[in-house]
Amino acid sequence: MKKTVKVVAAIIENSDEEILCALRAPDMAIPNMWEFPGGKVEEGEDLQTALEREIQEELSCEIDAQEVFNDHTHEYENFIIHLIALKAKLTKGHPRASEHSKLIWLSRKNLKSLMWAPADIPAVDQLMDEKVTT
Ligand SMILES: Nc1nc2c([nH]c(=O)n2[C@H]2C[C@H](O)[C@@H](COP(=O)(O)OP(=O)(O)OP(=O)(O)O)O2)c(=O)[nH]1
Repeated sequence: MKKTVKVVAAIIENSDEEILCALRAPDMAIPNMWEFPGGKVEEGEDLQTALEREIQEELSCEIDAQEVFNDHTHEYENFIIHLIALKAKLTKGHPRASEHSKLIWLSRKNLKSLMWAPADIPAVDQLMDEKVTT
């Protein structure tokens, strides 16, 4: 039976209404695909605490994790991911990549120009629908 992993991911928006997008490195699982930064929820951890910990570890900055924005389960070839995307606000420092190959800020309308990890597509679609620019 495939293992299910519970993963939290941060949707961080800057003052220009751009969203932080992170490119997974070639040596990571699901390599060379874009994602919302985050990681696995540990046993007994609440979603917000897990996300704040992961962002501190991966991006060396602090966030305030907020409400759940999108909750989606996706089946990969080798495992099942329960991906929970939470809105988050930067509270201290600026994101710096240590594990990712690249970080970029992108406006909602341009999000689809990236090659997203398949599990992230519903969250990307919901973000693009959230604010329709004229
Ligand atoms: N963080 C994150 N992981 C995602 C997203 N979409 C997606 O399919 N994944 C997959 C990639 C990985 O297989 C898994 C999360 O693993 P991870 O490597 O980011 O988490 P972690 O830091 O806790 O992992 P580890 O080093 O402890 O193994 O979920 C996403 O938007 N964010």
